[in-house]
Amino acid sequence: MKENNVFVSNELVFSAIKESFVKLNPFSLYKNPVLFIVGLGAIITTIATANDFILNDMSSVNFSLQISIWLWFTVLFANFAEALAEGRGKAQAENLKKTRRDTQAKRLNKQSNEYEIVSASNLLKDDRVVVVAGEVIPADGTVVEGMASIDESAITGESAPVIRESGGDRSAVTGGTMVLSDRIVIQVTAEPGKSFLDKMIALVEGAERKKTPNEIALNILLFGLTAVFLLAVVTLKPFAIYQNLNISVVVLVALLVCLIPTTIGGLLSAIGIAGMDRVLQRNVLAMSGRAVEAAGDIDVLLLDKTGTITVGNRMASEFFPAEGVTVDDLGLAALIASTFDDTPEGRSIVKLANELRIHYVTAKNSTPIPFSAETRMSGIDTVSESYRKGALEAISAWVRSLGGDVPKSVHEHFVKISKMGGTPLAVAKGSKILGVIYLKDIVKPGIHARFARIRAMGIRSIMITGDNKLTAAAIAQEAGVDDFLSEAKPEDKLMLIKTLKKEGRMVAMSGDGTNDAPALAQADVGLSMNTGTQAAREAGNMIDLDSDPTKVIEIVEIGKQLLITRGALTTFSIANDVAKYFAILPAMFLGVFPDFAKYNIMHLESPNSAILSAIIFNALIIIILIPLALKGVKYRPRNALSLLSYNFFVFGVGGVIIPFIGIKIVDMIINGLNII
Ligand SMILES: Nc1ncnc2c1ncn2[C@@H]1O[C@H](COP(=O)(O)OP(=O)(O)OP(=O)(O)O)[C@@H](O)[C@H]1O
Ligand SMILES: [K+]
Ligand SMILES: [Mg+2]
Repeated sequence: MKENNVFVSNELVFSAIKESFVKLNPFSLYKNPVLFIVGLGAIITTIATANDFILNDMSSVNFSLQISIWLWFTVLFANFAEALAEGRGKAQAENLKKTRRDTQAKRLNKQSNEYEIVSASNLLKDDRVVVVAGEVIPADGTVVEGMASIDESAITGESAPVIRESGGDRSAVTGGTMVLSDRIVIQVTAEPGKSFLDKMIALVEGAERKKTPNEIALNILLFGLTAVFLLAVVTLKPFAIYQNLNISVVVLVALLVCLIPTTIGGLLSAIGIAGMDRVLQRNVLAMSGRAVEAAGDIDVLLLDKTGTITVGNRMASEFFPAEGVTVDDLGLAALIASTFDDTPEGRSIVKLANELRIHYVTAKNSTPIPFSAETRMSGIDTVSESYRKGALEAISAWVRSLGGDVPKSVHEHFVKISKMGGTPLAVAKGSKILGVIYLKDIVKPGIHARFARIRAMGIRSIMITGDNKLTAAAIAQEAGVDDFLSEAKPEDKLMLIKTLKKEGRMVAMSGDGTNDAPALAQADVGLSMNTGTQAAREAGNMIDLDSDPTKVIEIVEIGKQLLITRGALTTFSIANDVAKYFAILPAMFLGVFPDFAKYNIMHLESPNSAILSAIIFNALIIIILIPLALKGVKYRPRNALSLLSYNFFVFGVGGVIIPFIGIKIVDMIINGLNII
């Protein structure tokens, strides 16, 4: 799903043309009040044409016919814009559907631990399956055993293999992707028919697209304008009769269509769809247009530290024993404490101990104490002793509760490791702290520049981490975030978002862990990493298939661009309509009030050619603006007010001037061709 340089292919244009006719269906048209009115106008003028024909009024037939043709074109052009915007998503959905073929699955029997071959479509939630190298993963799930490299290109378009492993924040796998090496056991997390791939297909197809609150508000405005003009035009008829002026129904319809905001009415949904598509081209799945819009208004960005700002495989790299303790004693305690720790951190401790030739045979009857973000520690209770490792604060509290204390040397190691940006894990055997494990992690390259860019967009970045204050400060400084929150438990992340939202801020959050899920769900824009846990992927309203947390930058730009484009084209459309009004009204009344000639500043040939020119211009402007609606108005980081006044000037003033020039040109052409 990589960026495609060919903006639209011939094939896409062809199917969009076909689709424009399908969309003439009244059940599809009524959703767009402006277009619906134009459609009705097209029908009325078509009937009028037939009527003129029956009455054998040939000069009227010519005019009515041309007006009705151009009204049909107006609706078709708007349908075409929408169909073109939808086209790319549909093409992508077709490709994804090819991925969704039925595969075989090796379902584990829970008792015997043997597997039987079943069809993937028969897998239920919580079933466990074995997948080995060369096989396609049959369903969405969480890796519960083992580690493997996986080819996710079927979904992400990215050919570099990714690692998925049990225990940590990289445990989620997607049905349809392929295992390249090793063997993993997966617990199925999706009911049949509700897989990630199914959801993705529905999303890119646009089947689940709902109007966003902004779109609804704008639609109400457009509907209101349409109603007002409808009233104005209808009341023109009695006025004309009173003035002894014969204004035909065709002219009234034409005047109405010129006045109502057809340009934005025709392009509105294309703008929204194109915005979502642009997000998709960046390999981000947006669950709703609302999320994309919200991104345009973001003013605070929250990010998880580990795996988001840092590379994220926090690896044990050294043991720092307390005074009077040997490295081997500390290493052994750390190893015992990690016996059942299935997190990447835990496994890296076992590896480090083994490298130092420290070994341990698991004692019988021991109780594992799994890691939790709440307790910030993990360990084991053997028959004779309790072992714990974790954040120093948590371990300190634990040993104190048993009558122990924190040695000075441990505190010194803690400070030293933290200041390097590492995560210090204290290790306790009973009430005694034996030392500290250095978990090393590095800041992702290039991230500093990304945060500078985020700041230039007027967005404040806050890093949130379960780690201690010193480590957080060191990483925050190196990465260049504006602020940080340390020692954060899942509910602290959630609280921070709630507080910020109460202050009226729009909050984006990117994260990957199960402990990020509540916050991801609460944020206005919750960007989940595709590599993250299943819980995180379900919680957010966007998923980054590339798992790049700073992708928020691009998403915000696209969101802003969407809002700007919609605003600019609305301004343009309304300015246009005002101008058209002044362009054709003098010509219309020329026949009755010769005085109006002095208002006919464009010197349009005749009332009929003035009206037809305005209708032709009104239809063509939709086609002309399609590329702008699809590509979006260019966004450059600058302050909101200057951006607003700039766009108002360009699209407002431009919108007033262009119809005068455009209608004059069309008028010259149709008179040159002598078709009226
Ligand atoms: N396997 C583990 N066993 C014991 N303690 C751990 C383990 N992993 C992490 N910790 C401790 O728990 C703290 C919180 O870890 P956690 O991974 O939940 O942080 P977080 O909230 O996800 O934020 P971040 O991922 O940015 O650090 C860590 O700083 C560390 O001190
Ligand atoms: K119009
Ligand atoms: Mg984490």
